[in-house]
Amino acid sequence: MAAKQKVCIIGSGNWGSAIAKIVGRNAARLPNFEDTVTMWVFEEMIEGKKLTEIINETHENVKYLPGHKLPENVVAIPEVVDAARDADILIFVVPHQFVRKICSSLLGQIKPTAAALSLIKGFDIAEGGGIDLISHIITRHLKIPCAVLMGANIASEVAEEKFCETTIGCRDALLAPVLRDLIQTDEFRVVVVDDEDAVEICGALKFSRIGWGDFIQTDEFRVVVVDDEDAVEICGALKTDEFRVVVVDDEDAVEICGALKTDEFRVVVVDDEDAVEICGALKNIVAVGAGFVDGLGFGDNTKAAVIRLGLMEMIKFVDVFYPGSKLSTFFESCGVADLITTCYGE
Ligand SMILES: NC(=O)c1ccc[n+]([C@@H]2O[C@H](COP(=O)([O-])OP(=O)(O)OC[C@H]3O[C@@H](n4cnc5c(N)ncnc54)[C@H](O)[C@@H]3O)[C@@H](O)[C@H]2O)c1
Ligand SMILES: O=P(O)(O)OC[C@H](O)CO
Repeated sequence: MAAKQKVCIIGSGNWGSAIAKIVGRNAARLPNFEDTVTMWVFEEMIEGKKLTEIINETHENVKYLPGHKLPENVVAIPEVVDAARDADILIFVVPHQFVRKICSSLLGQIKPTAAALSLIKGFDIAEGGGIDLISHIITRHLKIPCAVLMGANIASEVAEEKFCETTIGCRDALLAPVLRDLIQTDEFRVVVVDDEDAVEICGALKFSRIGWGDFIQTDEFRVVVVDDEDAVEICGALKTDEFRVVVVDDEDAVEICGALKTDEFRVVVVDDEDAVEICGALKNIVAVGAGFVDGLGFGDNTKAAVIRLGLMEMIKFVDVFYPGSKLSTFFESCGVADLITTCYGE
C-alpha cells in the first residue's frame, strides 16, 4: 500500500482556518491521507495566551474564524519548518507579502517530493520589475510544483457550509485528483470537468483566440452582438453616439463550466494554472473600479459595464502576458464568479 500523504496548511487566517475545517475532516476520513494535519500559525498573543495553545485546546481560531470548530486532528504549530517538514502536500494560504520569507525558511527543510497548492490571491513584484505569480515564487524557491485554488469563496460562507464552487488549476494529472479529494467533503463537493462534460452556457462568445480587433467604439454604451451575418446590420441599427458596439462572432462557442450537480461546494479542476491564479489577483482591480462606480452613484448599468470590461481586460492581460490559456477558464468560479462576488460583496 502506498504511504499515506501528510498535509500541512501554511497559514491560519480567515481562509486558512476555513480550509482547515475541510481538509482536517477529509484527511481523517480518507485512507490515503495521514489523520493529523499540521497548520502553521503565525504566533500571536490573545488576552495573554498564545493563539496556537488556544487553537489546540479549544479547536477554534478565536481571532480569525471565531464561532467555528476546527477538527481535532488539525494541530496548530508555531514554527513553519516544524509544521511543514514531513508534509507531502503544502497548502499555502497566507497574505501574499509573507510568501517569500516563508519560502526562505522552508528552503532545504521540506521533502523534495512535496507538492504545493496555493490559495493565495495577489501578485508580487518580480525582481527586476514586472509581476510574479505567487505559485511561481513557491515553485522557484522550493523547487516543487505548485497548483492553485481560486474561486468565489468568501471564507466565512465556506465555513458556514453554504454552497459555492471553486477552481483548482493543476497541470499534473496524478496530483489533480489527490488535491480534489483533499478538498472534497459532503458539504464541499469536488467536480472534475473535462471538455466532454462541459456544458454550453455562455456559448455566445468567441474572440478569435481572444482577439480584440473588432472593437468599434463610440461613447458610453456598448452592444455586444454575437451572430455574424446579422450582426453587422444590427450594429448599424443600434450604434449611436451613446452606444458602443462590439462585434464578436460565434463560430467556436466557448465551453463553460461543468454542469455536474452536487451539494454545497464544487471544485472544478483545470490545467490552466496561471490563468486561475491571475484571475484571483486581477478581479480585485476591477472591484476597485466597481467600488468607484458605487461611490460616485453611477448606477447598476455602469457597474455591470465596468465588470464586463474588467473581465475582458483580465482575459486580454492573460492572453498577452501568459499566452496559451483557455478562455473557458475565465468562466469558471475563479473568473467571472469571483469577480461578481468581489464587486458586489460587502
Ligand atoms: N478571507 C477570504 O475570504 C479569502 C478567500 C479566498 C482567498 N483568500 C486569500 O487567502 C490569503 C489569506 O487570506 P486570509 O483572509 O486568510 O488572511 P487574514 O487577513 O484572515 O489573516 C492574516 C494572516 O496573516 C498572518 N500574519 C500576520 N502577520 C504575519 C507575518 N508577519 N508573517 C506571516 N503571517 C502573518 C496572521 O497570523 C493571519 O493568519 C490571501 O491571499 C487572500 O487573498 C482569502
Ligand atoms: O479578497 P480576496 O482577494 O482575498 O478574495 C476573497 C475571495 O475572492 C472572495 O471570493
